[in-house]
Amino acid sequence: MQEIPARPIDVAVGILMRPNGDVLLGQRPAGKPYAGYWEFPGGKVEAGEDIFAALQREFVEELGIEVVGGAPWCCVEHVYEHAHVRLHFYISRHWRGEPQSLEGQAFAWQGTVGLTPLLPATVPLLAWLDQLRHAEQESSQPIC
Ligand SMILES: Nc1nc2c([nH]c(=O)n2[C@H]2C[C@H](O)[C@@H](COP(=O)(O)OP(=O)(O)OP(=O)(O)O)O2)c(=O)[nH]1
Repeated sequence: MQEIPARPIDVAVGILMRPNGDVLLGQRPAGKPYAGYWEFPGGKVEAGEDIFAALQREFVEELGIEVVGGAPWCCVEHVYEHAHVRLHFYISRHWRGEPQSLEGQAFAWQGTVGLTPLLPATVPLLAWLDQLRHAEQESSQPIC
């Protein structure tokens, strides 16, 4: 049996949000654990790398876009059979360029997210995103 390290691996994850509240999801490509599952784009933070810098690097590598700004939103830890991860989710409303499928992955803009299957650690985020959208509609301005 594979041994899972106690110390988590940091992962930078970006939720790109359009003015209408739609968010961008990608489908994990073949060859990765949980291939075919939907996720928010991102990837592992490299040694010595700042989390937001890792997020910017991953978006250039995976989707060819430059994330200009983002706000840290929430942090979730999850132990998979393949890894113990600590996911740092950012919400970004400012980027340059149009997403392209540079790693052959499918991607989709979604309002209320209806894609399945979704990576298990990401599932709770959907309800939190709906709450955020609702609170923003009430106040008529972005909360983060
Ligand atoms: N990007 C992303 N990763 C997530 C999400 N939810 C979730 O549990 N993860 C997990 C899956 C993986 O174990 C880990 C991300 O690692 P990864 O293998 O995709 O990262 P990477 O792109 O740096 O991959 P590689 O270079 O090592 O192939 O985080 C999510 O919403 N987005």
